[in-house]
Amino acid sequence: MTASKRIAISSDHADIPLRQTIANHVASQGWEVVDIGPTTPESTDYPVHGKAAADLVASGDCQLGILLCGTGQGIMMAANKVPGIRCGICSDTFSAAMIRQHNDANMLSLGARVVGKGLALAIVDAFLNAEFEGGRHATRVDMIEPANS
Ligand SMILES: O=C(CO)[C@H](O)[C@H](O)COP(=O)(O)O
Repeated sequence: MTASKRIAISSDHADIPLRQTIANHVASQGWEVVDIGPTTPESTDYPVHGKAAADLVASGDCQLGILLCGTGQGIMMAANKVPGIRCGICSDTFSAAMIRQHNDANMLSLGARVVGKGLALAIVDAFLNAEFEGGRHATRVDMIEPANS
């Protein structure tokens, strides 16, 4: 295990068991998982958890991040407010690979009330196993940052 394989994982209360399943799955693939919770099922606020995980990725402490909330939408919106974060929401494996290959996404968001466990794990695998293609896509990704637009 190397420092280059650290991944932040967070969620709101929508499906903590699914988040823990994903964390275990990712850890079994050699990633050092920084699971920043929450651990109890009380209702909580997705912007807090999205920003906390995004900060770990934006700072370089973690290379990638995975987020979950009920739809995946709100926590993705919160993460994408952090400069340097490119978080995509996926409900299919094709999109999960493409957000890495073309968009150099550094975070994946999942809708815990949208996808089941099997699909969620397949989406995570597609995201983690894909690589950014660079080239014309790098030019476009550079244009996303407000300072470059
Ligand atoms: O999907 C979400 C945000 O995009 C949240 O998980 C959802 O809004 C939480 O709803 P509730 O408080 O009714 O459990």
